[in-house]
Amino acid sequence: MKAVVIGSGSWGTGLAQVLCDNKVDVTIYGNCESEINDINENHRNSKYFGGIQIHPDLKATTDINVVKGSDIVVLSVPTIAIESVCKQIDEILDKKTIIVNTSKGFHPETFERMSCVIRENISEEHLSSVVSLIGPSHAEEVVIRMLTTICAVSLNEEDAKTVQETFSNEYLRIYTGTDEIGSEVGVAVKNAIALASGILSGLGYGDNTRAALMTRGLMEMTRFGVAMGGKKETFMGMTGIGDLIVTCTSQHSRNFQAGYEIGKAGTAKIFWETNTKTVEGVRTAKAVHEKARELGIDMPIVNEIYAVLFENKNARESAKQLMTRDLKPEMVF
Ligand SMILES: NC(=O)C1=CN([C@@H]2O[C@H](COP(=O)(O)OP(=O)(O)OC[C@H]3O[C@@H](n4cnc5c(N)ncnc54)[C@H](OP(=O)(O)O)[C@@H]3O)[C@@H](O)[C@H]2O)C=CC1
Ligand SMILES: O=C(CO)COP(=O)(O)O
Repeated sequence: MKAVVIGSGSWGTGLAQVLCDNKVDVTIYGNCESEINDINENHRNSKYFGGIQIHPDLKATTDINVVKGSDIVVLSVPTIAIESVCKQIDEILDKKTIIVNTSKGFHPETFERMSCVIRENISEEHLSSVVSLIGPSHAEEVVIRMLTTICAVSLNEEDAKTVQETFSNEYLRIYTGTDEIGSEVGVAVKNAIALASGILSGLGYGDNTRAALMTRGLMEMTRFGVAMGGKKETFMGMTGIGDLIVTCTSQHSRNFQAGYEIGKAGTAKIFWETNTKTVEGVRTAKAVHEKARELGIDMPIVNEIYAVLFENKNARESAKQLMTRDLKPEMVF
């Protein structure tokens, strides 16, 4: 089994180390020479994990030709880069390959899900199938081998099982699933809700507020995902409530951290001027806001996140708006 992980960032490194621990022949491809040297020579990825030592056998390269002959290619780049990376590797792949998607979000312009973008950009003769390996998993914890569970979701059950068996070990347990729509929508939308969780914390609100946000956020995720064709029960699993919990409550979440800074500042102005991190919830909020409006789906939380991010709305005003809009009976979905 030959595997290549595209992306030498936090998740790419964390997942490549899992494969290395599992004795799979794995190489990381990255476009940043200093990061690649850091992995090969110092057995660290200091930019993302500080002084943490990674597996000494983990190797990395800046040569994209490494994907030739791969059985599995794992895409661990931000959603904005998925289309171009697929086009790039499709030129080099030489057999049917399982493409593992780990990105959470939608295409920046077409708003398509990641599996669809990959299928459109990898030719049939190079694609066995797309498997999304997604769920509640901060790279910072996987890299130090903390117990974690995620899901291998695919329309191709055999490939999902291959991914399950290849990645599972004593600290990473992989489930399989077939609801590609529900799962990919869940892990994308939770990032926008995590931004809101950070905003509310930054504004000084507490545990009651977060519980309210997560509960009502889950309703919005589910309502949106079901309208897109996903199954309601998927949102009760790892790629729904599971990922929502970890991202809304963790100090590691970049979406939460970005939201926190916005809440503290009161608006998103400083965030737009200074952010350099991968904060997928920002583009997702825009995509979901626009799609929900087109389909007539009620998404009050996402709409307020959109207003704070893209219309410079004051964050405290947004929270007030959510609390004082027309009273309703509690709706499950
Ligand atoms: N971090 C985590 O805990 C988890 C992340 N994810 C998801 O994984 C995806 C990747 O995020 P994550 O690893 O966290 O992000 P990071 O910002 O940590 O790393 C992204 C990496 O991708 C590289 N990259 C960007 N564009 C390209 C390209 N065209 N070719 C090659 N490399 C490229 C970046 O390089 P450069 O810096 O040079 O641009 C960087 O090394 C996101 O969608 C995220 O939601 C999912 C689960 C957990
Ligand atoms: O998806 C993640 C955890 O499951 C990572 O979340 P952040 O992108 O907010 O860091």
